[in-house]
Amino acid sequence: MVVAMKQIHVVAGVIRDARGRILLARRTEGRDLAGLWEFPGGKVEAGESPEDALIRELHEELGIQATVGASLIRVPQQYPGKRLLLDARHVEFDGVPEGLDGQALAWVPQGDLADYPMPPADVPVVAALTQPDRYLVTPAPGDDEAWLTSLADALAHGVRRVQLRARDVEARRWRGLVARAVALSRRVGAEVLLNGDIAQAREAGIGVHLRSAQLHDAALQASLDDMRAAGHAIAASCHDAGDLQRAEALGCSFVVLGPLQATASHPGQPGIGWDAFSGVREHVSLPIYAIGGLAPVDIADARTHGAQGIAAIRGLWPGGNA
Ligand SMILES: Nc1nc2c([nH]c(=O)n2[C@@H]2O[C@H](COP(=O)(O)OP(=O)(O)OP(=O)(O)O)[C@@H](O)[C@H]2O)c(=O)[nH]1
Ligand SMILES: [Mg+2]
Repeated sequence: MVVAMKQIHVVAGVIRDARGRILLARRTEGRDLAGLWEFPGGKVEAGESPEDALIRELHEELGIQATVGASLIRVPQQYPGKRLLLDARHVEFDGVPEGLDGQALAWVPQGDLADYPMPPADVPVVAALTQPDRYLVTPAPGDDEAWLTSLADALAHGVRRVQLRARDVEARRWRGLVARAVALSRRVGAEVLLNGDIAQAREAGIGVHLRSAQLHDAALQASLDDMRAAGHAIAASCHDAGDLQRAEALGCSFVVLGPLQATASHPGQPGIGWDAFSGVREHVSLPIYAIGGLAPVDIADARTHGAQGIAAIRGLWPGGNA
């Protein structure tokens, strides 16, 4: 009989100084994951609320008086021999943080967080702080100008990560649309990826979003190495733990997992639901967008279950019509 390991609830604080830099602490020698940087915090004790646990830990470890604010993300993560729930909260504080356990401290500008080696569970936490919480997937273009106007509208409403996707659009027309969509997105600093076509993505100077079947196609390895060497992002669509592990091994910077709910575009395909989503996400440390019948109102739920946010066609396309 397989007995599920008990999940250890750990609360950690996202602590900022007046300049917006974030406090990291270095795990001391002799503990697990020694030498790695972490968000200060620790385990919730029996009978303790997560808020009280975080206040206690930050007082013990840093000597500060904390006020616990909003939740950032809750990341379920498996380590060898242990299951963790890393529950990251925004924190305000009084006092001057000091490394009372002898741990080194660093105030890190948000954009430099990726330079600090951290435990696997922290990768989604850093992504939640620094990367978009929504990922627009474009619907197939009917009228080209209307499609571009809707894209511009979505960008004006704050979309900053876009996957250009169209099936059955003639190659020359699609090339033209991609070029114009890239120009619109660049103007506002949004990141663009192209669905499926590695060569075309390379040519357009953008990232590629792999279909799940492509994850398992060894013949693509060389062209993906080339994408990575050129500094272009690789993302992927995943349906199960096997896909996620493959995407992580390929060096994907983020993925989409679903369908979360049954959708009109995939009738008869049941959604996996949030609990199964959390269960699958434990096995990798990639940022994962949930997809399938979701909209911006679902982002808080997504974060509670360890997702980076939501990916959507209808839910993020102006007017909601594909
Ligand atoms: N505080 C904290 N712990 C983290 C982070 N990421 C991460 O994987 N962990 C893991 O969460 C677990 C609990 O952390 P901890 O060692 O700080 O627990 P604690 O303060 O209660 O102290 P303890 O060592 O006396 O039990 C450890 O296995 C640690 O490796 C993080 O960002 N912050
Ligand atoms: Mg601790």
